[in-house]
Amino acid sequence: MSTLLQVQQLSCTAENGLVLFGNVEFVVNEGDVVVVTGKSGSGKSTLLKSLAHFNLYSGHVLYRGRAPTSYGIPEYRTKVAYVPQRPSLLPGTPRSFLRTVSSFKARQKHKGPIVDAPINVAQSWGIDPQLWDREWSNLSGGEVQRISLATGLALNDAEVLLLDEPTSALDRESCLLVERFILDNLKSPETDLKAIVWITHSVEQAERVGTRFLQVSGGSCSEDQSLPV
Ligand SMILES: Nc1ncnc2c1ncn2[C@@H]1O[C@H](COP(=O)(O)OP(=O)(O)OP(=O)(O)O)[C@@H](O)[C@H]1O
Repeated sequence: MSTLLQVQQLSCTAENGLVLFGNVEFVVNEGDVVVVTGKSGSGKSTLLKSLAHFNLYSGHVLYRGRAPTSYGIPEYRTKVAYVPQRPSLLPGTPRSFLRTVSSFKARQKHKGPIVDAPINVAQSWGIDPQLWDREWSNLSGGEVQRISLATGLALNDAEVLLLDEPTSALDRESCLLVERFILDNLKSPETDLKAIVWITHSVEQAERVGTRFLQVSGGSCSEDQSLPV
């Protein structure tokens, strides 16, 4: 079982000087679904953004034993991909976003331009293909979530997906459908996906998807053998 991410002495301070978490240490191994829980505002998104190298932090995040900068940050972010909680802040339409992402040089090194894969994945989750031409700001929260997630999954570049409350706006039926798809992708030898770090506020979801459990609380992040109650 190979280690994909090593997090060493990771610390992050908010703009007001509050230490969100300090000296966080954990590893993410192949096959893991690491569920991250904790109260609102405890620093879960900040932790994931640090893993994706979007935040200033101190300490080290190593991917396959090397620092993100050694890959080049765009390349690193195709391999350790963050799917944000609120992508609706993006300008334009999902289709224009897809075109932009598909043209990134870091992607093209690995595979050709994406064609219909994300649109097909999202359609299997009930997203009409016409919605890809609507402005992000005019889509519902659940539509935005499914489109963003379908893009992250169907690009099929990432070995580690960092999912920030990926189903929080979905009804139960859609949520279960999406969860099943993600877990099937993780197990499939035909995808590059090898591990997931997954923030959720749902205890039921954490139980369904998690293989390991991290809790962010009071400035630290600890691993529990089972789901914290
Ligand atoms: N860009 C920023 N500038 C200043 N403060 C920020 C910024 N981003 C986050 N914070 C603050 O850092 C703290 C942690 O935020 P974060 O989004 O990581 O929490 P969270 O645990 O993911 O919360 P939630 O469960 O509500 O999504 C919060 O108090 C938040 O207001």
